[in-house]
Amino acid sequence: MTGLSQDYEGEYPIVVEGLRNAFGEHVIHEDLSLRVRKGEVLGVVGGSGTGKSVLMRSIIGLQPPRAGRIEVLGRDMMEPGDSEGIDIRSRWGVLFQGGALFSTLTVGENVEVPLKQFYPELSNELRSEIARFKVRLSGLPEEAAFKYPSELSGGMKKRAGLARALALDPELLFLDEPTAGLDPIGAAAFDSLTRELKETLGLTVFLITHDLDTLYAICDRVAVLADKQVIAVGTIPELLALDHPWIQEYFNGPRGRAALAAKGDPDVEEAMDSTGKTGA
Ligand SMILES: Nc1ncnc2c1ncn2[C@@H]1O[C@H](COP(=O)(O)OP(=O)(O)OP(=O)(O)O)[C@@H](O)[C@H]1O
Repeated sequence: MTGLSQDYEGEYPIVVEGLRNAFGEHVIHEDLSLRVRKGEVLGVVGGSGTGKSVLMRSIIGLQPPRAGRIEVLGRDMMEPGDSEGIDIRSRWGVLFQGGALFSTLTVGENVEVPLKQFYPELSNELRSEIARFKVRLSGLPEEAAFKYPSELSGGMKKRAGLARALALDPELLFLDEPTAGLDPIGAAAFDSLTRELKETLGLTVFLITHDLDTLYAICDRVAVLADKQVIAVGTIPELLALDHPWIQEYFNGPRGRAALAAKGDPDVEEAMDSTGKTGA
């Protein structure tokens, strides 16, 4: 039932070139380019309001850009849909900030929404069985499928949102600040779950975060948004070698150093030392 037969074979399932986004006179992105590699967890960071969520919304077609090119899984997103192929929207899952669950539906019914939309031919029984499986896959007990979002803790809501994002066995997973508002233990558990799902399901993950621990724990590369563009993409040691003030302040500041100390990555420590900054 998934896009398995159409799995993307190219190197970059997400390609953005020359993107321009603006609201009225307020320009958010100008000539922004980014390539996401197949199978990676790409962390997307940047100051508040730099346009991380707008970028994600443009990639998934919710925010049509003023200019530029966006290609997802080999499909030009600026072109009208091809009714014969599998609907491109069924090949990604999205966890929006705050979970965006329907409050009047149970968790299981929330997970069933995309199944109903894209696979209306499924029987009620099979659909509900798939939903319960996705709930368990997201680390929730199966009984959570019968609860309403208001009955769940913040961490459980995130997992419920994740279950819905995984409903259609996506190739791409978009996560917008998944650990925001979680306590450190809950955040670390969510990070491990994301990494585990990525490895076992072969997902490519576009992950917006402010959480330095998440970057160290699960991201293969990090893209930095500043000055209306992606100013750098690379591993954390590669980013540390750059002289951009925001990058240095972010990774080499006290919080960046604390996150590194918790992770204890010798490659990053060496890169930090070679910058000669104490960050204190
Ligand atoms: N629909 C909209 N209409 C007008 N302005 C918008 C709209 N959506 C976003 N913006 C503006 O675009 C800018 C970027 O917003 P966005 O939510 O992408 O930032 P962000 O980098 O994700 O920030 P944060 O880290 O705080 O979540 C902000 O100035 C925001 O006010």
